[in-house]
Amino acid sequence: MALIEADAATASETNSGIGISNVTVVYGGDGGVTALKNINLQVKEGEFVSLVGASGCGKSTLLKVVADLMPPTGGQVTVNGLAPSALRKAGRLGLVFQQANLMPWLNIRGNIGLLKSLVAGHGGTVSKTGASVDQLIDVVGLTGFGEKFPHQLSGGMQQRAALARALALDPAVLLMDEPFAALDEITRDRMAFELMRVWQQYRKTVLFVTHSLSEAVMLSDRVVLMSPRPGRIHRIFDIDLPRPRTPETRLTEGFSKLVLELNRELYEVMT
Ligand SMILES: Nc1ncnc2c1ncn2[C@@H]1O[C@H](COP(=O)(O)OP(=O)(O)OP(=O)(O)O)[C@@H](O)[C@H]1O
Repeated sequence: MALIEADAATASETNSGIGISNVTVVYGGDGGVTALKNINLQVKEGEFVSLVGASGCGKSTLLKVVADLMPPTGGQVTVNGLAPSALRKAGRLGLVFQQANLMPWLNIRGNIGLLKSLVAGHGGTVSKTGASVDQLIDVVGLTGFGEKFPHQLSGGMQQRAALARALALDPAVLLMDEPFAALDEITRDRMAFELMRVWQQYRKTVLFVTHSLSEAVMLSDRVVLMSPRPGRIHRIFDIDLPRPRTPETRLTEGFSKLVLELNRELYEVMT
């Protein structure tokens, strides 16, 4: 089936969410590394789904395929019914990685607005429903820091700016690959709650890669446990903990049980 490549900025939200059908990725051609094998996953619009699993099980590869950073060897991905390439061209994929990768010569306001102006400059249609740069600065807790430069901000603040930059595009989906992994534990913990607060506000569809099982349980509606060699979906856990989740959620029996079960199963697939 040929996917529509145009008009992603105004695409109807039918077939909304992320559809991953039979995705296989082989690095290096025939006889190479099969990083993913027949992955099938539907992420509903507004859902927060995390990918967890042992190192090398293909989490980042799957995120890259959805982000149109690499094509799958086989299978198909759709975002709101469209090819990811169409969404990327329209500037409607929000990406956040481990490193904030802010432009050192631009202040925070300039960094947050940068992609938006680049997309517009390349003839893309920037969605008009997105929040303004100033609103986003407030939303991510950087009020008063808009004129500062990246080197004047802590790692956590830089990641807040990276999140605001992704949200500035009013993305159809937020794709996050270990966004807090480079932060110290206290900041990381705080950022997870900040992300939940922002997510509650915008209800973006999120695909989130993490090594932390407790982070995945705290944030997600569902956690996808992957198994390695070749990367497959081993089991999907429904996280039915009530929202909004708070630091106290961690003290509940339901939370501990889910983390324990995930841990147990993770060790099982690794052995
Ligand atoms: N560019 C590449 N060329 C060849 N093999 C690769 C390439 N990138 C990843 N791989 C291999 O594909 C498999 C999946 O890698 P991927 O980085 O997606 O896993 P991951 O679960 O994200 O790992 P980690 O948790 O360590 O980041 C691994 O075996 C990895 O060595």
